[in-house]
Parts: sequence; C-alpha cells; structure tokens
Amino acid sequence: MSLLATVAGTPASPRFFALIPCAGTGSRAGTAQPKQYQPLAGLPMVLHTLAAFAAVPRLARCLVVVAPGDRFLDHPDASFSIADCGGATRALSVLNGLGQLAALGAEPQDWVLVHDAARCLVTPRQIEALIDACEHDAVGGLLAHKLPDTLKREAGGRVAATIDRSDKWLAQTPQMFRLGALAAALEQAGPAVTDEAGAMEAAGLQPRLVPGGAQNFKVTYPEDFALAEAVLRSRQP
Ligand SMILES: Nc1ccn([C@@H]2O[C@H](COP(=O)(O)OP(=O)(O)OP(=O)(O)O)[C@@H](O)[C@H]2O)c(=O)n1
Ligand SMILES: C[C@](O)(CO)[C@H](O)COP(=O)(O)O
Repeated sequence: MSLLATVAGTPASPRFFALIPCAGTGSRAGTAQPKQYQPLAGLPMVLHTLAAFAAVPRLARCLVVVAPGDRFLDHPDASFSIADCGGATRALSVLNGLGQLAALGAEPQDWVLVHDAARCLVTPRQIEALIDACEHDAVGGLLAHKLPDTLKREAGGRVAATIDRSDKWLAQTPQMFRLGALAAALEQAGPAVTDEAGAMEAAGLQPRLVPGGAQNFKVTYPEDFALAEAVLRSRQP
C-alpha cells in the first residue's frame, strides 16, 4: 500500500483517463485531410468525440494523440491535453500515448479508456455505462455491438457458408483497461494488433463485452460522413 493510501486510511482509488488516438491518415475515407478533422455538423469530427468525453465528470484527464508536428487541435483553453507522439499504427499511437499519460502522473493501476477519434457519435451515457460495467472487473472491457445481420463466409465471390452469429460482436470503443496491464499487453502483441482487447486476449485475458449501439460506428468510408452528420444534426437542440 502506498504512503498516501496509508495516511488516508483507505486504499487510493484508481482514476479514469481517456486516450484518443487521432494520428491516422484516414486512407479509406478518401478525404483531402485526415478524416478526424473533416467538418461534421459545423465542427471538426474529433471535437464531437472530445465533447462526449468532456461531459463525463469521472474522467481525470483526456489525452489526444496526434501525428508528429500536427497542430490542428492546438488551443489554449482546451478541455483536453495533446501529445504529438502518434505512431505508424494505431497500436503504436496508443502505446506512445500510455507513456505520455504515465509521464503526466497516471499510475499502472489507473484505468484508461481508449477511444477512436473517428467514433464521433459516442455518447457520455455510453462512456459511463462502460465504466459502470468494468470498474470492478479484474480485466476491463469494451463497448461492442451484437451482430445484427445474417453472416456469410465468402469463397470466390460466392457464399461458401452461413455462419452462426449468436456469439459474434463488432468491437467498438471505448476500450477500458488498467494502464500498466494494457501497456505490457500492447508491447507484447506488437504494432499490428487492431484493438486493445486483442492485445489483452493475446495475453490470455477475457475482456468484458458491454453493449454499445449501432450509432457508435467508426467513420471509415466516404458514405459514413453523411450518416454521421445526420445523426449529429438529429441530436442538436
Ligand atoms: N497510426 C495511427 C492509425 C490510426 N489512428 C487512429 O485510430 C483510430 C481508428 O483507426 P482507423 O479508423 O483505422 O483510422 P485510419 O488509420 O486513419 O484509417 P485508414 O485505416 O482508413 O487509413 C482513428 O481515430 C485514427 O486517427 C492513430 O491514432 N494512429
Ligand atoms: C479499435 C477498432 O475501432 C475496433 O473496431 C478498430 O479495430 C480500429 O481500426 P481498424 O483498422 O479499422 O480495424
């Protein structure tokens, strides 16, 4: 037990941090600038993402990881911190961001909620639901969406089989794990792992699946922008 915890008489509670990987190029989106900076309903996409996290009082700090030299978000009174330590893959951007959080005072036992800048439709209620479901969990977990459609396996442009979908989920973000365990798992898994849960699974752990929702999709392809814009406008008063 740390000195602080001994003095206070109770174990120090882990804190909650948000880490937003925002250093991708958005190659599938076909936009001139990285997709996370495209205007949507009057604001750059990532500012919608950050507004959702700013509305969760339990978060101690939100760190945005951008590409080296990226000054798009520089702002003196921002409710978030920025580190231009993005890497060549999402996993490297997250790993570098975890190092920055540690340098800013986050402890290995603190929780980190990693969320794609490009999932701009996440709501404060969904973030709270993930924390509520995972804060007493030994491992942590992720928002995910149960597969809504019939699932096919393809071979040469034709259906080879219909797959049982009853146990299939689409992984979303945020994904919430302890900082120390996540950093170790990402180091071990290597730069190609596509989500935090995958790194934890490779370490032999079973992250908890927490229902997200169809609207928490990742803006990935050109047609996704119009859908995201429509949802954002439908939420405006
Ligand atoms: N080297 C990278 C790659 C991705 N990301 C971030 O990870 C999130 C999810 O990744 P994805 O949608 O795959 O974004 P991109 O890699 O930018 O897209 P694409 O694969 O189409 O190039 C995005 O917010 C993206 O900015 C990152 O921080 N660093
Ligand atoms: C983390 C993620 O959003 C979960 O679905 C996803 O893996 C991000 O990257 P991808 O390259 O589009 O899979």
